Amino acid sequence: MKAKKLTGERAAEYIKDGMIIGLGTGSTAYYAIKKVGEMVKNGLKIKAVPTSKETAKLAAAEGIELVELSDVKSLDLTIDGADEVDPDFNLIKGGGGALLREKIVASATDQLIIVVDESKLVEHLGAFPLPVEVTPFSWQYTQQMIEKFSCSSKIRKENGEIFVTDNGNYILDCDFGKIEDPVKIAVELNKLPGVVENGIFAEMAEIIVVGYNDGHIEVLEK
Ligand SMILES: O=C[C@H](O)[C@H](O)[C@H](O)COP(=O)(O)O
Repeated sequence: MKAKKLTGERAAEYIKDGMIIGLGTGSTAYYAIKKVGEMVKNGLKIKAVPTSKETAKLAAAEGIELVELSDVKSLDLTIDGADEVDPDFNLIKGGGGALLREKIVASATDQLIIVVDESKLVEHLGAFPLPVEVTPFSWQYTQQMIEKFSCSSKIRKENGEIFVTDNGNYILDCDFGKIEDPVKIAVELNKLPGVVENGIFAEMAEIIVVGYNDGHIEVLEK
């Protein structure tokens, strides 16, 4: 928890007056949002696009002015968490189910800053099952198509019920084992009918802020 707090707070230092920022989702982005809230209370003037309903609620409670993505031309920077980060800055995201909005916001942002604790750094993506957002209409059919890529998958559940994303879709958590070519898998998955988006964020992150349990922080830049 200490590492998550440190990294979230460190990333918030990139935010300057007048910026339009994206706010990520999850337990690490949480600390960045709390810090931004504190900065806003101290006079920082920014506008923010949230990546989930949960983040919108938290940011609003912190007094951060929220805007719709459609109201802005682009975003200056976005701070978000990740489930895995490889040495090329490829990511797996979506452990919290927010991958679709997160990927849209990440693609609209000039600079994507990822905040993680050291446990998220991996040599190869894939130990964390890849979240794939799919339409409820065809989820079993889409699951069969995805499993042709030699993976096993599970429909995500919460409290015994199928988990529903902010966009009204379902998530298939797909175990590919070691993902050798993240860019290829990401492109191929999105070609399948019924796949809305997948959790591989390839070639998007520019800065990774890593928090270590001993209290130090490392900033990795592309
Ligand atoms: O859907 C959720 C997001 O992609 C999160 O940023 C990701 O799961 C990391 O979350 P946490 O910081 O809670 O580990």
